[in-house]
Amino acid sequence: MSELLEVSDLVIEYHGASVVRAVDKFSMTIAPGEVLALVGESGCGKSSLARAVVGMEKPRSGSVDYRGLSVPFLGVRRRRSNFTSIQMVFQDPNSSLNPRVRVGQQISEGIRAAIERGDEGSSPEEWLERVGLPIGMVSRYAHELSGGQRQRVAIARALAARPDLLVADEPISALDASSQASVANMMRRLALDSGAGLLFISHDLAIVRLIADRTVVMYRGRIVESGVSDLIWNDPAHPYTRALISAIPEPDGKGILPAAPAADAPEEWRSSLPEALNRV
Ligand SMILES: Nc1ncnc2c1ncn2[C@@H]1O[C@H](COP(=O)(O)OP(=O)(O)OP(=O)(O)O)[C@@H](O)[C@H]1O
Repeated sequence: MSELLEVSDLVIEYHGASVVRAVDKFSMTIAPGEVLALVGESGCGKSSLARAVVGMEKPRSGSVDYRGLSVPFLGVRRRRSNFTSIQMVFQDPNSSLNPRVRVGQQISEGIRAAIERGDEGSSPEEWLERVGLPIGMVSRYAHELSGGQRQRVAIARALAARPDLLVADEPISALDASSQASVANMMRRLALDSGAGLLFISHDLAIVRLIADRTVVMYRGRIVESGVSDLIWNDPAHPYTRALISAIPEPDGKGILPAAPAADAPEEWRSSLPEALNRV
């Protein structure tokens, strides 16, 4: 199968008082119809990589190819209108929704982008139904919705554009725990219904395991482990992956408490992981 997305030896640096290398010689591929998860703790470089994939971040070196062509650096504004076959869902839905435009119109923007690329078109109401929202929400504004409803609208808007590749950066972190798995599943189903590839970024291996075909584990800008999601979950090869898994909160009857990090994890992972993983 030819690749939809190919990231090769990607390096992203931020130059301020000091140089931060956020992504360090990172390579991965996504095929059409594949769900790839990228997991890792806060600050490991996931968002920097996602932004580079959609043309919002300029690589220092390496390449990001989409359907065999280099993804141009478009910055934040131009990306939205020029490159609609790759869509992005952000952790904070407010960064992709316009507070002054009704929900229906915002989803229509996505539908228009799809029509411009030859799609036969759909209605905002259909998309609201697909993401589990009442169709009456077409006439609402974003501030009249809950955070979870806003994120569903952002997902509807992105999917209405019928992307070939959907990049979702922590799309379920802002949702309440009870709806995280169902929204993640919905994203998988809707992306695959359209034949799209999905890059699903999360720090939650338990949910990733449910929806991703393959999982890439990232630590300090690099890949420490990658493979079939179930294998990574059941038989993690790298101590960092084991630390991530053992730090997943477990119900203990009294509430949700973090489990102890893996015994063989280096001290820096053991101290930083529970805090990072409990950000939700
Ligand atoms: N604009 C920027 N300028 C300077 N440093 C940055 C910038 N954006 C990110 N960084 C740094 O790059 C590193 C990777 O950040 P990035 O946001 O990609 O990580 P992340 O894994 O997505 O984290 P989170 O899960 O908290 O969003 C961090 O050390 C961060 O502080």
